Amino acid sequence: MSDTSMDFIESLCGEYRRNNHIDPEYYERWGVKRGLRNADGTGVLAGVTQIGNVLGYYVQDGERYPMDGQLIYQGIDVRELIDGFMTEGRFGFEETAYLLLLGRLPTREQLDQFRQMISDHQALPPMFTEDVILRVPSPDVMNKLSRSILSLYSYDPNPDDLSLSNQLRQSVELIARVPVIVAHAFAAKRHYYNDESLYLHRPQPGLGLAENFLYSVRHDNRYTQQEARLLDLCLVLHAEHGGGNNSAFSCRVLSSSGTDIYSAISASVGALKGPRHGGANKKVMEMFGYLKEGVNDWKDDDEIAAFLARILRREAGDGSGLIYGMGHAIYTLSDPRAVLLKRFARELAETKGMMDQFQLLESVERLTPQVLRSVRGEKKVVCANVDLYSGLVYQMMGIPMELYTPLFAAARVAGWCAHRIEEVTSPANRIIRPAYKAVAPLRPFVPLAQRV
Ligand SMILES: CC(=O)SCCNC(=O)CCNC(=O)[C@H](O)C(C)(C)COP(=O)(O)OP(=O)(O)OC[C@H]1O[C@@H](n2cnc3c(N)ncnc32)[C@H](O)[C@@H]1OP(=O)(O)O
Ligand SMILES: O=C([O-])CC(=O)C(=O)O
Repeated sequence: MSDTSMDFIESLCGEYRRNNHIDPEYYERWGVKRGLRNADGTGVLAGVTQIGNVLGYYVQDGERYPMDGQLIYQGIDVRELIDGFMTEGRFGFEETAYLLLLGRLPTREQLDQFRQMISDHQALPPMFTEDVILRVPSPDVMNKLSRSILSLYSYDPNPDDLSLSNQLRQSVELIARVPVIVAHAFAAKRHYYNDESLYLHRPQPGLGLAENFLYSVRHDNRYTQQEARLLDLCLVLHAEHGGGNNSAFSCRVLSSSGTDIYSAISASVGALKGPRHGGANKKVMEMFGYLKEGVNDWKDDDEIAAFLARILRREAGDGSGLIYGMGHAIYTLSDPRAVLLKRFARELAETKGMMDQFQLLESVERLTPQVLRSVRGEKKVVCANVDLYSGLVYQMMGIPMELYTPLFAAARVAGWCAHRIEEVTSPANRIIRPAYKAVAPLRPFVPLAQRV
């Protein structure tokens, strides 16, 4: 845009601010449930689901009490699910996707068939990479992913059919293809924005989703079984989080209008990209970079706490005032995913000689609640969320930062598809349409010649 146009835009900002201020007092006056939260911080009840359940507190005599977090997929505690497939020496992501979509653990035969079906559908449609990914590359893999999912509509012979079988077919294709789109979008980003060589690997038949992902993003296709199993666990941990999280709810909002699956899932990707949602995993590592530079003695709690206080005062970090990876809408004492990821991070750090980094991040977890209390007067119990340790785990596995949030999407697409199908097939389905209190006073139209 030209300088003149930008000057005009700057002047329009003043115009906008003069005409569009909404008094924060209105929210109280009209009883607005900001962020769709009730006065006690619980979420406004917006639906019924059997796909996922997130427990972070209990209510007794109308009071909310903190508790250790629990994450349930279709009635099964995610920790039990993980223990189950690990004890039996299997990869777990495909099994988890089956559970989320179909509502029951698969039999051996069903699992074999489901895995085969995912493997058979990983290849992208002919010329898709050339026409959709390489022709208009993006510096941001999440942005490219969202646009690519929307483009899949054009390659689907039956995109608008809302029948169950068609949507299951579309869901399986999406779960299979998202990791491949991510790998190719990342290759394009490296090539066009970082001046690196372009390599595009085709998914290999017979490999599971986690293995294929590592195979595709590494230029030499090499990975260890230990890495693939750890990535598979991370995918399972990120696959679902109830109907109310921002990206699943976006999916449900769009789906309630009767729109196609590609529109709904691409919107979810857009929501997940946000730094207050899944985008926080990348932001944590950026913040960690500032912290490592800004703190001289990584063992000095006072120095670390002072730096965290500067982040909250917007004097350090990205200026948002947020300590990424900390806090959650539901969890209070602990996020079960963060507990597991922390364990993986510690184990990897020990083997890679990176305990100093692990301990610095652990100090962020330990010190943030007291810093939030002293700087903001925040009384809510705050714990580490899933995004605090995932980036460090990925970094120690040699996975580049640009892929952290896309990996989250590659896992969560299973949960989104399950919510999409539940929303569309539910007999109680109704278009989601909350209210906004309009506060602009009515005024007459002024003819152009009379305006000042
Ligand atoms: C996959 C996921 O989406 S997990 C979440 C990933 N996001 C992050 O890590 C970003 C940092 N954390 C946050 O922004 C928040 O804790 C969220 C978005 C996760 C939850 O938000 P909410 O449910 O609104 O949090 P909550 O009700 O506990 O917030 C209370 C207050 O504490 C503040 N707060 C909560 N966590 C943080 C934090 N990590 N850093 C700074 N302030 C925080 C909130 O901004 C809010 O302040 P306000 O009352 O002045 O608006
Ligand atoms: O539940 C939420 O609000 C956010 C979250 O942790 C997730 O979606 O994984």
